[in-house]
Amino acid sequence: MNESSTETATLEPPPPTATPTIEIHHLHRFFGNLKAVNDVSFQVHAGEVMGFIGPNGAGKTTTMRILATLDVPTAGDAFVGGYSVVDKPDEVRRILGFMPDSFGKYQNVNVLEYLDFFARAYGFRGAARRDAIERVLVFTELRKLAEKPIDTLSKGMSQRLGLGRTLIHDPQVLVLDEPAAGLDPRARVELRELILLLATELNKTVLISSHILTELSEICHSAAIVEAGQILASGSRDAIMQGHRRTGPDESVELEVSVVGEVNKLQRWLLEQPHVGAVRIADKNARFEFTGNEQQQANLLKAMIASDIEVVSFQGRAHSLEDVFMAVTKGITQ
Ligand SMILES: Nc1ncnc2c1ncn2[C@@H]1O[C@H](COP(=O)(O)OP(=O)(O)OP(=O)(O)O)[C@@H](O)[C@H]1O
Repeated sequence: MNESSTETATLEPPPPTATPTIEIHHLHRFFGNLKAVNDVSFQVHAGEVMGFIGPNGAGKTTTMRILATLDVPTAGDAFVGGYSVVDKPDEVRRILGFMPDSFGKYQNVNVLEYLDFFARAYGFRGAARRDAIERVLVFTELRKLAEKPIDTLSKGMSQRLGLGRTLIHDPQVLVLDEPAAGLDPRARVELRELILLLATELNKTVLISSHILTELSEICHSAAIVEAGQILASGSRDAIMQGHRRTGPDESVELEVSVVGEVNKLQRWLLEQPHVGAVRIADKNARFEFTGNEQQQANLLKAMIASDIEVVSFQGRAHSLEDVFMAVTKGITQ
């Protein structure tokens, strides 16, 4: 493992590898009548951070626990590094690190002792154990806190320690359940940098869940959107956006226009124009859905100026992962 760097890792998707490191095949997990995971399939490749995004109760933790061999599917299977979680759980555990959404805050244990405990549990002895702990302390930048009792750590440092514990056996695959939950903005950015480094510099495969989209939209190369146990969309960010966007002559974009002076005049004018959907006004600008091609957008701008509307800016706003999430999920809970 390398030392953490201050360079910002990129969100360029990694070159595709032949075999995905995580392959989930028609996974089902029922609790009585409740279909917590209901035919979930997706893949994640080495060097990729995939966001597993869905509202509370969507089935993210249940899917992740099965990947981590802490639970077994009702039907279907999942493969980690080619090993079935059902048939080869020991092999899966060797190459996978699972960070649960909450973990024990033991008393009278400092950071070093905590990591040492997990290094021993993974079977590291002597110099190999010291090296494993040192690698994690350097990567997570927790060295200066080595002597600090873990129940006195801030939330951000505590999450770093949780990530460090997950990294102690240097797993190829990381499954992180809501690691950014409750972090302040700085701690979130720092955690994001660490996770991106793991994927882009160290070629690890990362599956990371959240029900808060903004936590993940800046970190993931790809995403699987889940609701009520079912995948609603999955793939690279671009593929998800593309799949959601209408194509061809009737492509729909959100346009934002800022003006000098009366924004209500712009609103009234827009409502009379073809191709314009619901108009929302804020301060000096209007946002609206426009269904038409680029030429029709250009015509709209020309007509706007010809109508004495003093335009300061006129721009299209790309659909974000958040827009897709809101569009494909229905707010279903079980
Ligand atoms: N052991 C269990 N027995 C019964 N029901 C369960 C069990 N584990 C999970 N569930 C139910 O399965 C559904 C999916 O839960 P899961 O924890 O996987 O969702 P999640 O997407 O991780 O949501 P959250 O963000 O709230 O943790 C929920 O309705 C939950 O109550």
